[in-house]
Amino acid sequence: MPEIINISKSYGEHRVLEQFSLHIQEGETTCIMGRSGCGKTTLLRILMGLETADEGETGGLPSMKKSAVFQEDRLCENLSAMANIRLTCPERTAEEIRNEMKKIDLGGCENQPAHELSGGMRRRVALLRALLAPCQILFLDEPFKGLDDETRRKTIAYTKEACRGRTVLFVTHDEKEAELMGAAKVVSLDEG
Ligand SMILES: Nc1ncnc2c1ncn2[C@@H]1O[C@H](COP(=O)(O)OP(=O)(O)OP(=O)(O)O)[C@@H](O)[C@H]1O
Repeated sequence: MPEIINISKSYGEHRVLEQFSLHIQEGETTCIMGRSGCGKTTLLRILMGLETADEGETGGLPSMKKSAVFQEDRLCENLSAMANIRLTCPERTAEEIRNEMKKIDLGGCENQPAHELSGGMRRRVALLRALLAPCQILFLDEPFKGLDDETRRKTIAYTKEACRGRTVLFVTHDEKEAELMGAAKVVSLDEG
């Protein structure tokens, strides 16, 4: 059972996380909310093993297979949308991936290089790449950022379904998104 116990992190004199603890429910979506700069991304980076906490424990997490959407899309610019997604799930056929792409209005852009995609398309390619990757825990850092209302609604519905029964940590500023994702638990990082 992944458990975060008394994590603290400072950058110089700036204390970003102070004795933060969280029990992550397996098979459920946990939503982490909080004002800009309160340490949400820092927390995810520690849990992903990309940053070291000054104090505390991340029991169970180091050995779990992880997949993530970062705040940045992190696409390979010269690879097509399809090839970017296949990087994390080479065992899936092109047809399977094409079908998933269509569900979030990415049909028709399979062969376009990432650098030719719009911001919203890039976001959805990055999201799909993370959702289709085999993993034991999924980290979603503001995955719906920059999508228009209708695309966001559709993408949230798709993501919710894709996350069903999986262990997910989802960061957002938006209470409505937390609700639409059906998060089992919503944690405010501001309040500790
Ligand atoms: N590598 C770093 N060096 C110094 N300070 C950092 C570093 N990374 C983050 N910080 C600081 O830590 C604080 C928390 O940043 P973080 O990105 O975790 O916030 P956040 O809650 O994810 O914000 P947002 O919602 O705007 O993405 C900020 O004040 C930021 O400037």
